[in-house]
Amino acid sequence: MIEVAQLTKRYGDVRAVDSVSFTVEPGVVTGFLGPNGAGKSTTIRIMLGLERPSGGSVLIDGRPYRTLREPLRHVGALLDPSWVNRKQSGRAHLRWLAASNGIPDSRVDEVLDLVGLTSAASRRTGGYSLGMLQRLGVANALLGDPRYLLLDEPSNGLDPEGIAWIRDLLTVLARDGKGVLVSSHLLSEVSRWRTTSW
Ligand SMILES: Nc1ncnc2c1ncn2[C@@H]1O[C@H](COP(=O)(O)OP(=O)(O)OP(=O)(O)O)[C@@H](O)[C@H]1O
Repeated sequence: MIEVAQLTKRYGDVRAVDSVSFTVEPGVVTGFLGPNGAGKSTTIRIMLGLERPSGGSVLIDGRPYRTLREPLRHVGALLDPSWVNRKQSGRAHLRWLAASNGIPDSRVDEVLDLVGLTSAASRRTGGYSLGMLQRLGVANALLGDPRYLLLDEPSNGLDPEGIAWIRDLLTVLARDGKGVLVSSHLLSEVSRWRTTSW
């Protein structure tokens, strides 16, 4: 289980996250609902050890993210897709990530297939639509076959077919025992899941 307890983050006078507590449990999709600027992305970045909280704690199966060995095998994340190198192909990007995390190369084609990007895998990501970048981000999150998935606004840029696809995928992942956190500013996106909001 991931346990977020009394998490707070201040940037100067701005309270980006204010004493937030929730859990992410294996086998369950948890919807993380809040309006733009409510602090969802900041919370997820803190859960991944990318930022330090001003207060509170995050434990992943009892341990802070920074102490996990092979973290991609524990937690996979979809964040803002702008960090992808636009000169690389989708496959090259995933192969680089796999190689640098001790994940077998064969897993790359598996996850490309899972997200429906096989036919576009050799193209530079600079030519990808926002929806394709989201799919690549989901492939990225799934690469280490992690126990937990933290997906920040995964429906952004997806067309209705893509939105239905991500819902089905999350259902299957939870059925397989994964704990999934999915953030959105839209109630309609998370109302089907167990929901935490503020
Ligand atoms: N590095 C930063 N420095 C200063 N303020 C920040 C920083 N990161 C986030 N904030 C502020 O913290 C608040 C929460 O931002 P955050 O991006 O976490 O919200 P969000 O719920 O993910 O919003 P959105 O749905 O628009 O992505 C906002 O007021 C934002 O301006």
